Amino acid sequence: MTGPRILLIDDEEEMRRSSAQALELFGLEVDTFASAEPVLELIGFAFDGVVVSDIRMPGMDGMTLLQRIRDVDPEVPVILVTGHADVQLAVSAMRAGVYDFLEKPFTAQHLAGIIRRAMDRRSLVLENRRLRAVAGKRDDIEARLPGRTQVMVDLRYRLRAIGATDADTLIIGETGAGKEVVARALHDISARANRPFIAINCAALPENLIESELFGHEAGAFPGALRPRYGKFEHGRGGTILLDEIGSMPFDLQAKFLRVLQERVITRLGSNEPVPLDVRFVATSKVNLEAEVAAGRFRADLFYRLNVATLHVPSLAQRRADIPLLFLQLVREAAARYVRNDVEVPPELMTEIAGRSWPGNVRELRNSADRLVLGLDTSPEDGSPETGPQRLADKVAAYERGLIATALAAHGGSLKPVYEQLGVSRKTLYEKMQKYGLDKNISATAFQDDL
Ligand SMILES: Nc1ncnc2c1ncn2[C@@H]1O[C@H](COP(=O)(O)OP(=O)(O)OP(=O)(O)O)[C@@H](O)[C@H]1O
Repeated sequence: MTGPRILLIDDEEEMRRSSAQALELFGLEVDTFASAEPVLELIGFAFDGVVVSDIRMPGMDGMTLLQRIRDVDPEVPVILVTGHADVQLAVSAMRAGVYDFLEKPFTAQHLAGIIRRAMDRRSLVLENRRLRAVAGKRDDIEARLPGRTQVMVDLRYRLRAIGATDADTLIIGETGAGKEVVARALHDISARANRPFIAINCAALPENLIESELFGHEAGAFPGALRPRYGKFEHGRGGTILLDEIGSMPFDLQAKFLRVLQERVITRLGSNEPVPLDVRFVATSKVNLEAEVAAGRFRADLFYRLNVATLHVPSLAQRRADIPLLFLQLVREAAARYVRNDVEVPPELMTEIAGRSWPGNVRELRNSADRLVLGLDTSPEDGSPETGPQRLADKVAAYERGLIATALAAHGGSLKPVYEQLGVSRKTLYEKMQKYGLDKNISATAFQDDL
């Protein structure tokens, strides 16, 4: 993050030069601009500074600039300057949330005083946001990512360190290890905590719609685009965007996404006008992206750009000592969810759980905890058929899982025919796959015990 900045905009060169010089005499360093447009690109939720702008300018005027800045972050102080005593304008500016409104002529000392107060105020806002985000979240991280093994201690340490920055982050880990949990924790401890968190599953976006889903479009950008629409990137303004399974992003799109990462602007489909984008990107991958790069499926430049702040989420195999405690916690959570308070974990079961291999990681462990609480066999999904008495809901769930697994296997990894065949929405299918720990590439033999 950069230090405090003063951005001064005036279309008259002489005014810019003399104001900047005068403010420097008061110890204030100023960046000057002849128009408002480039300033917008510098404004973000983490912007640490103040904007001073003339009102009347060709191109974007000061009032529009004020509104555009307030769309990004209403707490960036904007000071407007006018050469014409105009009460109506002053009232509109106050209503629009201007920090202060100055009429020429004024002394540099007067302006410097206002700027200093505005800078103090901005620092306070940023500090408050940071404290609010961190306070109460420290213990929360341990609760969300429990574990006493060194790999988990390291993960929490790095998570907090990266959470205090605004760096784009890559999260690597096996399926079900908790990458999304880590991404949410990162958002919640960051200065962006009270802004949106948008999760996008790159593997789930239909290829023909992916660009308009992410970038949005103008009316008429393609047949059926009747109205302009924000894309998911713009919906995340000020917040965090999680790109789940970045390795599945189509190759062509990777180049466009790299440009977004580097230039922090997006261009909606059907438009030529780039729009500034203030978000933090977090990407996850369960595959080794270096191997994907070597195989020519993932762009090397995008990989290097992403691989700066990296978090490795350990698999359960890398932290076996955490399994018993984690299992007990998941059983407690499941008991609360299913409103059961009579659940016990027999010691023999605990020994068995601790010794078993968990290729599906925490997700699989959590499914076993759920099954225990529901009175079902705790074997992994591909284990022995269920025995003993079952509640109707459990039988229905097992049947539903079987139907989805069959349909998935029949369509070899492509989801559209699956949700169409089952008559559910894409979202519902995803939720159910998640719930039952099913992968779209399930093989026909992996689930035969379920039916
Ligand atoms: N440390 C943890 N404590 C409790 N639950 C966890 C933990 N880590 C993950 N989970 C649970 O395990 C499941 C899988 O987690 P998550 O979706 O974050 O994994 P993932 O690594 O993103 O998986 P995938 O790569 O398959 O999308 C979720 O239900 C999540 O709530």
